[in-house]
Amino acid sequence: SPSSPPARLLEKVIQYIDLHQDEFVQTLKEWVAVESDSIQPVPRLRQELFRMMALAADKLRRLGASVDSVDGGSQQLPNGQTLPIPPIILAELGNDPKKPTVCFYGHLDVQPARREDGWLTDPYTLTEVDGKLYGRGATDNKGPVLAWINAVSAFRAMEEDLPVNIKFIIEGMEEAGSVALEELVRREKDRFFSSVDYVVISDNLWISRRKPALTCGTRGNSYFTVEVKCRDQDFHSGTFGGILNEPMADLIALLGSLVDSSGHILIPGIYDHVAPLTEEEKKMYKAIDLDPEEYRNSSQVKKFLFDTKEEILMHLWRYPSLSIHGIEGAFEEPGAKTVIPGRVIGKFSIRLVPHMNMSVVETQVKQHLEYIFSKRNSSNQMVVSMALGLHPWIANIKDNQYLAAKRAIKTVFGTEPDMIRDGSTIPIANIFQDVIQKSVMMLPLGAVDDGEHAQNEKINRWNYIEGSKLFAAFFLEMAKLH
Ligand SMILES: Cn1cncc1C[C@H](NC(=O)CCN)C(=O)O
Ligand SMILES: [Zn+2]
Ligand SMILES: [Zn+2]
Repeated sequence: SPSSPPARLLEKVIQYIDLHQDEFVQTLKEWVAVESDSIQPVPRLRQELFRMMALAADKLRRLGASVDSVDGGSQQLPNGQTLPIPPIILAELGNDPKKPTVCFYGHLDVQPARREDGWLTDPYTLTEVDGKLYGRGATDNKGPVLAWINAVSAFRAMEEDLPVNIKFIIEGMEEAGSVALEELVRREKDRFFSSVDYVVISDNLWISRRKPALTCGTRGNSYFTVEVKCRDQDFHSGTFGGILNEPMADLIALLGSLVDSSGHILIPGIYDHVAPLTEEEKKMYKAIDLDPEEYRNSSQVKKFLFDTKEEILMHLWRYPSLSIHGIEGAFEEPGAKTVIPGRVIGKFSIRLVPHMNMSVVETQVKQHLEYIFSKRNSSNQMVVSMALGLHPWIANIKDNQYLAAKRAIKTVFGTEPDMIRDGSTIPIANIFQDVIQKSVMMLPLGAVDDGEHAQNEKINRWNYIEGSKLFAAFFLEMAKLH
């Protein structure tokens, strides 16, 4: 009932969050000011990452949590250099055996950003314009991590008992492939994670600008390299052009054989195991709040491959897609150099969906490329490898935490969430699900136009503050269900 103790408590918490929202924005500003870029492997930025993790550890300690900053070891770079990996934070607040334990995963490293890339404001100075908080990491993922902390801090500040036991696992290498994280999770399976009942990740976006969402699945990814080599050195096209099988010509033919202009993947058998579409699923796409024209316009794209909402969502979420990413060794600088690259590496990946089989996909890709290559009768060497194999993730939406999150969304936003999937991959979700065998939920806070990884990344003040309330409401709903 609306006047039950948890409801009154939630009202107080919500009021507290509203009253302190400028402080919460100020903390986000301090965190965004740290250039915690994990992608560019340079010592100065690694220092920034260490500073970021120390700042977070300090914040959690002041919240009353016990904090363990686990040494991440070091990262071996392809050039032989080594760089230190920032510590992974394991923290906990409360261990009442009568309460459920909810563990929040987040990351505090960010994608690179430079003002010259086309930012309208300094990427590392959180700047508010019309209720939008612009800054690198604002939505991916510093804002959501702080929203969880804000929710906890509201209970603490009012000296209210926390409804759930809280744990944190916060890393600083997500954008670089979560180096060292899987090993830590395996190592801590029977220690830190033994008391964890639920894992919450808030590292993706809604499909709408205003309507909240719950994420029930993500695609996986199989990432391939195809190397074509004549010799290790480049050639001059004046002295060798005309008498060689050129590696670039082979590679372009290979890459050109992968997908047609309607987006259909041409690798034989690749669609064989894709889950058949059900009527129930079709209904799910209909219910989602997405205006395809608005989405297309705001993406500044003239035409998508598909026009209807349902087709767009299905091709982002439940069908595989193949993307060509780049060519190492290709001559890509401006100017008219007359080079024949001697060795080139093409890179492409296939987003995987249920129930595709990783090793079957690997074999199909290799056989297809070998067939195309053999037809060319080229004297070059071709080597295909699968560099990454990340499985799709499917939530168990019957879990209590999905019910609690739905109720919390209804309370804070006054609406049912869009039940969405995500076209990209959060590899750690499967590791939590498979290795520690705990229920995983993705509860995003950011709006569809937040621009993760892009110029002018932002989080709306509204999303950040209502998101903090949502997490607080979620704690109370979890406690009620326990
Ligand atoms: C590194 N990598 C290679 N294959 C897949 C990935 C993960 C990457 N993850 C994200 O972008 C998180 C989005 N919130 C992606 O899906 O591309
Ligand atoms: Zn992220
Ligand atoms: Zn990211």
